[in-house]
Amino acid sequence: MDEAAFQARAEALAANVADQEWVDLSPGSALLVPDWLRPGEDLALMQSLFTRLSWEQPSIRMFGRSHPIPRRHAFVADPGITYRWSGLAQVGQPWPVELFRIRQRLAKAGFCFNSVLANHYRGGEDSMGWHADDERELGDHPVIATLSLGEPRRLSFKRRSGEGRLALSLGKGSLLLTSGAVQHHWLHQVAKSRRQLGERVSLTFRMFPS
Ligand SMILES: O=C(O)CCC(=O)C(=O)O
Ligand SMILES: [Fe+2]
Repeated sequence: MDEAAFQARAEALAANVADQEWVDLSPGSALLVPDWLRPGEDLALMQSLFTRLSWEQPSIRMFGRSHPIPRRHAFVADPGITYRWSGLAQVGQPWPVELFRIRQRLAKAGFCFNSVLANHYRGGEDSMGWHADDERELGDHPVIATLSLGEPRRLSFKRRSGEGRLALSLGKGSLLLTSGAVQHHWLHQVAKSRRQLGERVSLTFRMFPS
């Protein structure tokens, strides 16, 4: 889905929701829908995913040393998809029905995905460092949909070259759609927080083109 197709589909989605915010991440763009899930739907989904998915906290090598990632994660995908990043090779788990329904809901809005990386931040000390989701396996236009459950967390962006920073608060039940150019031109992170924070799960839907 190139930038023009992303824009058209995101505009159509935006026209069907009460509240939405366009985020300028030029040359890419992003749409934030604060209340994409119904009230209470997010907690029910989070609780069921805790038992339905097999969560892990692997170690990755950084600067020559091995560190456990500061969060837990689970990768769900159609058969045959393996996600390789930071030296990990994640084979997809099968789709729990609750997650499959979300995927179908996104597909109905024109956003098709065949996998989702779920991240579990147990509290403020859990985080995700600066990165972009631009692995070659995700194709030329790595559109990502992020659905947030539980505690709101700040997602920060910084431009890869030159000036430009921005942060969004991703609250429970919110949906963030980012176009492919966002991954090519910006980095993002979920920084640690010194505040006492509750649990959050982010569901980052991705498409591995065949
Ligand atoms: O938790 C988030 O909102 C960000 C997750 C993320 O960047 C990722 O899974 O690649
Ligand atoms: Fe990411």
